Amino acid sequence: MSTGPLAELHDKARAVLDPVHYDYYAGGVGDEVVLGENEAAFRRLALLPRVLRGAPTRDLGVDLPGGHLDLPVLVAPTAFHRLAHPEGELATARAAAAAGTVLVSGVASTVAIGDVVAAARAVRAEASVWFQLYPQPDQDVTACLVERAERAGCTALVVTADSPVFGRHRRDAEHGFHDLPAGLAAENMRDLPGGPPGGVRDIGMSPSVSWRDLDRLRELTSLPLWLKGVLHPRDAVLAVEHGVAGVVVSNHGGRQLDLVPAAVEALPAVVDAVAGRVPVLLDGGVRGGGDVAVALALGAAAVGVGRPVLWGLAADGEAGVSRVLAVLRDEVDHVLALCGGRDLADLTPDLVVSRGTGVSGRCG
Ligand SMILES: Cc1cc2nc3c(=O)[nH]c(=O)nc-3n(C[C@H](O)[C@H](O)[C@H](O)COP(=O)(O)O)c2cc1C
Ligand SMILES: CC(C)CC(=O)C(=O)O
Repeated sequence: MSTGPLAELHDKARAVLDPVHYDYYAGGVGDEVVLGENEAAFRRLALLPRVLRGAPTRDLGVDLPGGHLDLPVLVAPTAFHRLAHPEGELATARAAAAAGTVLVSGVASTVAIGDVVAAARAVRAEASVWFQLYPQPDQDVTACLVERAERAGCTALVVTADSPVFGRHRRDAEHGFHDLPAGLAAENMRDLPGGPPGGVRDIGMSPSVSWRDLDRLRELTSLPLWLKGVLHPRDAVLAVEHGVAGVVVSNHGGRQLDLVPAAVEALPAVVDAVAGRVPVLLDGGVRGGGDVAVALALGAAAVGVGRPVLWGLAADGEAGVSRVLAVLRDEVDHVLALCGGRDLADLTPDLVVSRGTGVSGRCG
């Protein structure tokens, strides 16, 4: 991040967070090439605005399987919000609900999913919260997590597929950060089959996770299933064939394989492969309304933001997350106006060009 209100929140978060926890949030895998590329790739793209076709106000709403968004930005699942702020995921849930967007609440939440959904619904009765999970090596545990999400009132499940094993984060290794501080835990993992009674099971990753696990999840629940962490277009096609409600193009914020393309660079091929059959979301490196507009023009239905929300939360709790979402909303609206857009459908692929390579004649 460079300057502007989101950069200020990032600076404040860095100042208030324990440096070990700051590095856990900020860091990426390996040499952090992908971490940097997610943001840098947006800087390599430019928008070719259309003129003389705008409207006095703009509609930023998006309907997705599992909920309506008042702005094309949702909160991506990130772990352990109580490292950032004592209210943790409760504060994030309230801010997302107030902004009219979806919180994707992770299995690695430091507040149990039932309490997260209740906090969102106390702010806005129709608020949608989605539940993110990793298929667990023990199928009974996965089934129990799905049941908890359903009972809590979640309106979609997000299955993260990019983590057959956990990425190696050097910053965490250097700090020796392996465990949450006393008093904090992944509350959704409490009291599960095979775990200690009243205690918390570790979140498992399974290198043998397969499409069969996705099928099992579809059999377990009628909630819409999103598949998160798709980069290869062939996997996007398989996901559609296996009945997902949507696909999330994501490299986990540069935290898994440090060899993959930036998320926005992987997006167009996935959008082509999916060919409109299900919506495609993107997360990774979105740091302003311009990035949101570029991703939407390239075919994303909406985007997720991870770290900016954590910075807002650390800097100022619920108000900080609200500020992040308000800034993004205002910036998307402003960029859309400058592109002569009335609604998000006016952000079309012909508006995106590469910087520094000239502009070829296209009349799409
Ligand atoms: C600290 C941290 C924790 C994360 N935890 C999860 C998680 O538990 N499950 C998951 O699917 N993705 C997780 N992610 C990835 C995010 O969902 C998302 O893909 C990524 O943060 C997007 O990139 P951005 O931070 O540049 O916006 C995490 C990311 C961060 C930074
Ligand atoms: C608990 C972890 C699996 C959270 C995660 O996905 C991450 O830190 O990137």
